[in-house]
Amino acid sequence: MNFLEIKGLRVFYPESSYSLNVDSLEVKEGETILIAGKSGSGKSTLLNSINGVIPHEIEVEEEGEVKVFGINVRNSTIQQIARFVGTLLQDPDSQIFNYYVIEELAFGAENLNIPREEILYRINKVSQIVGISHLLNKETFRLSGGEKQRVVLGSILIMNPKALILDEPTSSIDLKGTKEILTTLRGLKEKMSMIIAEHKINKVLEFVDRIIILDKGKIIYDIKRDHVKEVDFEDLGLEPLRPSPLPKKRRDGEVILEAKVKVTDGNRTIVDTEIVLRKGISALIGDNGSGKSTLLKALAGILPINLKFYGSIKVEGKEISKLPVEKRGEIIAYLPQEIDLMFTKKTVKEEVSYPAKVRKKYDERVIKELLKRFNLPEDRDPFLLSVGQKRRVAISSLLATGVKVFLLDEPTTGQDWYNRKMLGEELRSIDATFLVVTHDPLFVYYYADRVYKMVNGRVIPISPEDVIKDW
Ligand SMILES: Nc1ncnc2c1ncn2[C@@H]1O[C@H](COP(=O)(O)OP(=O)(O)OP(=O)(O)O)[C@@H](O)[C@H]1O
Ligand SMILES: Nc1ncnc2c1ncn2[C@@H]1O[C@H](COP(=O)(O)OP(=O)(O)OP(=O)(O)O)[C@@H](O)[C@H]1O
Repeated sequence: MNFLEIKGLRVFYPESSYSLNVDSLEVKEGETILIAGKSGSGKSTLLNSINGVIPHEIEVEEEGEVKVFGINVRNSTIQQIARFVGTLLQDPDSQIFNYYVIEELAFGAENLNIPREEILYRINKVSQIVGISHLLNKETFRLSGGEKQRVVLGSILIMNPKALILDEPTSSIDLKGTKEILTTLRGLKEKMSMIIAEHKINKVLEFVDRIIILDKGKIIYDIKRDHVKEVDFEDLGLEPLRPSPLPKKRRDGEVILEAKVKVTDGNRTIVDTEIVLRKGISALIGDNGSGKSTLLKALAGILPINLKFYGSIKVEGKEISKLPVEKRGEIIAYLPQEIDLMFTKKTVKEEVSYPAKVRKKYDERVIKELLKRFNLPEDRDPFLLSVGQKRRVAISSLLATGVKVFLLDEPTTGQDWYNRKMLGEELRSIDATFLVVTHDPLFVYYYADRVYKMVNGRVIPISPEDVIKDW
């Protein structure tokens, strides 16, 4: 039996000119497929049409037929489909419902009426597979982004699905974790069918059977892995299979920020480090949970209330750590990982303009330029964009403020290579200081002037060339 059969599928979103058009697509049981395509090309729309989120949860107009293991998706419920097909979404927060990690893992299995002993056995096994055995008794809302993604993958595997749909499964996972998760998926390949949307093409290529490339809602390539050389990925705006050897010249700007930061939750010290930022782009890499986001939040002055800050933060020699948040916001701007939380406006243009207006820095020309550079539809509702587009809205709104220091928490997540290059070029052209948290070695190699690695809450300098070594 085929895992997937699609015939004449058309999906239209209301108030959007976008449509997904798939005349025919079959995936055999046991096959592993990579879906690639630029941001906004329709990867998530296609995956959601397979797991039933479309048409059951997202309002669309739809034609054609999607069958999963012979079952018509339109005539089933999401729960019926989820018994066979587990889905990992891009945003792990939307898939976590329980207070403790162990409850989250047990949750799905309990709904399937699996006996308690079997559940405990599976929790043990799955947590080893996804590397979360040490987190079982932790509160889910205190996990780092990458830890959450692993927990969600664990909560899916525990239900023993016949197929997996993975929408950028490693987008917020550290380099070591990405390797581990991909090795895990490679190991699962023998047991189940898989469809993976991923921007890190060369890492996934090692174990997929087929590659499908989407462009503007249509399948433009559907090829076996052996034929991959026929595709010029970079030409399509996608990550090249090999980085070219010539990155930009690294610049040595003047010192702008000097800080000593210690953050504790009362029991544990999460960050304890000194950091110096020079003008230009500093990248901050490091394992999930090592303290990168916490450092950024401490510098921006927006730590959660249970965390305490000790230390000093000087920008151009002036202490800013005691300034009220609005005053600090005139000097430092912060892009959080959870970008949806920031959106308050009805159109992309209003959203991008808003932080600049608040700071009385609004300049129509700058806004127009940013919208153009980042490929953003100015009249659309920001909530209804693809994940990559949303992130670019948030980045543009921050850049429009023209402050001195920008702290960007994973701005490259969910972006295709074309847009990551755009971001790198844009940041390089701005005369400001950037600290960019990222799990993206290619971005670091091409665009960072300096690289820091967070190791157990302490920042250490490393060379950009080292980051790419085993990419
Ligand atoms: N709920 C929605 N309402 C209206 N338009 C939408 C909605 N969701 C997505 N779109 C639009 O449909 C197109 C395809 O989006 P989709 O999320 O499928 O792209 P994607 O390839 O997964 O992108 P990314 O790599 O950025 O996640 C985009 O133009 C997007 O703006
Ligand atoms: N409010 C909080 N209370 C207690 N512990 C927290 C809190 N926020 C984060 N932590 C813990 O602090 C550590 C550092 O988290 P942080 O989010 O800074 O990591 P990170 O390096 O940004 O990770 P990732 O790459 O996964 O985003 C983690 O172990 C996390 O579980």
